[in-house]
This record gives sequence, structure tokens and C-alpha cells, in this order.
Amino acid sequence: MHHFHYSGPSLQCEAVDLAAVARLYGTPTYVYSAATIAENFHRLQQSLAGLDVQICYAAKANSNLAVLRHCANLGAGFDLVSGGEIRRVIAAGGDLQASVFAGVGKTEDEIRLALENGVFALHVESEPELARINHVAGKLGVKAPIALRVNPDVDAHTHAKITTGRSDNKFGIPLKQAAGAYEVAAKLKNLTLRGVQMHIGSQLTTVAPFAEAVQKVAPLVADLQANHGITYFSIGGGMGIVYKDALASGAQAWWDAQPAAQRPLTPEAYGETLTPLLAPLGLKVLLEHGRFIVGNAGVLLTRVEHLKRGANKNFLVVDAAMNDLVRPAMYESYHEIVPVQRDSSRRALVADVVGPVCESGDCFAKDRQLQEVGEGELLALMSAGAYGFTMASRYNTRALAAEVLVNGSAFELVRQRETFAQMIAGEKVPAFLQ
Ligand SMILES: Cc1ncc(COP(=O)(O)O)c(C=O)c1O
Ligand SMILES: N[C@@H](CCCC[NH3+])C(=O)O
Repeated sequence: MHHFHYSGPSLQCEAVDLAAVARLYGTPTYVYSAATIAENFHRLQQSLAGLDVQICYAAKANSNLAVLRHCANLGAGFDLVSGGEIRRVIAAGGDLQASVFAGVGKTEDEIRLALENGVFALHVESEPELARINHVAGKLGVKAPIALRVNPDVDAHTHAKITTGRSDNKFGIPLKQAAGAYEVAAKLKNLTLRGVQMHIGSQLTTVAPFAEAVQKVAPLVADLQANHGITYFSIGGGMGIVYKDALASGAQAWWDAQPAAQRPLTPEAYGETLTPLLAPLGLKVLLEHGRFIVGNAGVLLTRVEHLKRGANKNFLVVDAAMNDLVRPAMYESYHEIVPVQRDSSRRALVADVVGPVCESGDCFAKDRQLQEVGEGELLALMSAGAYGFTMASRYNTRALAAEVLVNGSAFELVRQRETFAQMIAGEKVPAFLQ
């Protein structure tokens, strides 16, 4: 559920007219709803009520400082995958002592930064990494708290590029080798064994793969608790969101109308299945969801440049492009596209919605049915709060978009649109070319 809805003809985020945001800050602009983030966060927390749960929000989904601070204020720690993300949490005033540092290729500098700032644990992806962390911790004279990321080889039934828990993915230590790797870790004197971690993929739409993975890894967790005194089990992130009916799914009525067997995954169903599997372990549970918390909490506002009538199809050219939101080009993913001013008297238009980038893949939607819209009118690409801005690039020397956070009837620019001067600030023409 989320807080994007029409008030009469106008699309609003909470109590703010999206047209007003575009007038003030231009387009393309990402707009996030603070209330939606808070609601998702609380629902997730409630879903495993009764267990000792810490949400480590996956900052890679949306790492704007305002979003991080909002999550921190709600009680989140963070799941971080780079020194840059660690520094972002520090800059946002978040709690690193409730945060974990993951990733298959942590550098020595990044490990040092994590340890110096007292992260809750490092999530280790391989035996060579254990040795590296042990070495850095030794130089600092500290003990590094670690958990091994275990790869349970479970099919998450999601897009091949975002599945992470199969044996042919680069992530984690195969379950069969995990006990041995823990024995290796236990012998390294600068490490403290603190937990077990797993993550099987992103945009999971059923609870079954989560349950299968928890059941596969639970015996190892119980063993390590008995023999090494570990205190937590991180079951990763990955809860999927509704993309296809993105606008309608903001309302309770939409959920009520879904046949029970086809209802999208909810935190309540997730908690109902996983609580009985996790409770007997008696350990702290870490959740690392990103998309579920912020995905439906954001839209990308864009303006129509032209309607171009081609030989056999229409192209609606907008001012956002694949550099702003790469998901459709990268994963063929679906984002609902809606007008900011709705007008039911307009004729229907079927068009490819495309950006100005010089690639045929720069296409947000193929043969999409929309209301007829003309030059200068605004559209919203829904469910763009996760892996939207954080995956943006400057391809075609296009500036990074602006970001706005809405809270009730208030809204503020939380990232200025990049200027050309900022884009080229680190570049120079060398003397030998002058
Ligand atoms: C280790 C880890 N934790 C958390 C996440 C967040 O996933 P999601 O945004 O699907 O919840 C990811 C991304 O897939 C991940 O690799
Ligand atoms: N970037 C992906 C999700 C990857 C999650 C990170 N391991 C997406 O946009 O769906």
C-alpha cells in the first residue's frame, strides 16, 4: 500500500500535488512518500512480532540521505555494500552499530572503515575474505564480528539477474561448506562469530522460497548457536512488491478484491509462515529488505516532449530516460505509467514510452495504453522508489535527476538536480593535448 492517489483529476503524493512539485523543481524528478516508507517499515516489523527483530534497511535500494535518516528515525539499522554506503549512513546520522556490511569484494579500506565505525557485523562471502578481515582486524587491534553468508541453493523464482541464492550465483558460501568455513573462522584469533546470514534474491512474490531457505539453513544455525554461541540469523531481504497494479494497490479496497490465492505477498503472510520456523531458534532475527520499504513509496515524474507518430506505432517521447531509471532496459521490468492530470474525456493512446537516450533499449513501456497526452504534460512512472535513482547514470551526459521527499502537505528538495559544472568537475584536458 502507498500514498499516491488522485484527488479529483490531480495525482498527489500524500497531500501534495505532483504538478506543483514539477513546477517548482522541474523534471525528471523522483518523489518519495515518507508516510509510505514509515507504514511499510512498521508492517514489516509487526510481521514478525514476538521475535527479536532488527530491520537492516538495504540502502542500495534508495540511499538518499533523507531516506536513510527517515529509516534511522524509524529504528532501522542498515545493510550496506560499500564504503560509500557506510559513509552515507554516517552522513545521515544513522546507527552503524545496528548495521551490517556485506558484499563479495570488500577492500581492506572498506573493512577498516566498517570496523573503525563499530558495525554490528561483517557478512562474509568466502574463506579468502575471512583471512582478509582477520588481517585488517589484527592491524587495528580489534576483534571483527562476523557472520558467514550461506548460499542455500534455493530457486527464488525471480528474474535471473536478481536471483542470488542459487549455487551458480557468486554470492555466499555453499551450505555444505559452511560448517567447515565456520571452523576456519573460529580459529582466526581476530574474529568473533556472531551470526549466520542468507539472501536468496529480490522481488520474490511468494513466501515458499523464503521458507525453504530458512528450513535448509536452520540446522546449521542451531549447531552454531550450541557450539559457537552465535546470536543472530539474518534472513536477508527480497520481499516483492506490486508493479502491475501499482496505483490501485495503494488502496485497501484493491487488496480486499484480490482472490486469496492470487493475493501478492504481504508482510503479514511472510510473518505468518516464517515466525513458526524462526521462533524455535530463539535468536535475534535480522531483516534486510530494501524494495519492500521504498519501492512503492516513490515515483519518477517526467514531462512529455513529443508524441511521434511512426510508420506502424506511436512513440511518446518523455524527458526521463534509461539513465534515470534503468530497470525496464535492464530487466524488462514493468512500471505503471499514469498521467499527473487525469482526464477521462480524452481518447486512448497506445504508444511506446521512450526517453531521449541514443539506444533503442531506452524504452519504459511497449505498446502501453494511456490517455492521450501532449507536449508539456506530466506523467508519473510508478513504483520507482527502489533501484531507481540509486542505479541512475550520466549516460549521454545527462544530469542526475532531482529528488523530493513529501511528508503530509510538506515537501522538500532532498537532492538538487545536477548541474553541467558538477558533471565535469573531476575531468580535465591534459597538458599534452593543449
Ligand atoms: C545481501 C542482500 N540483502 C538485501 C538485499 C535487498 O533486497 P530487496 O531490495 O529485494 O529487499 C539484497 C539485494 O538483493 C542483498 O543482496
Ligand atoms: N537492482 C535490482 C534488484 C537487485 C537487488 C540487489 N541485490 C532491481 O532493480 O530490481
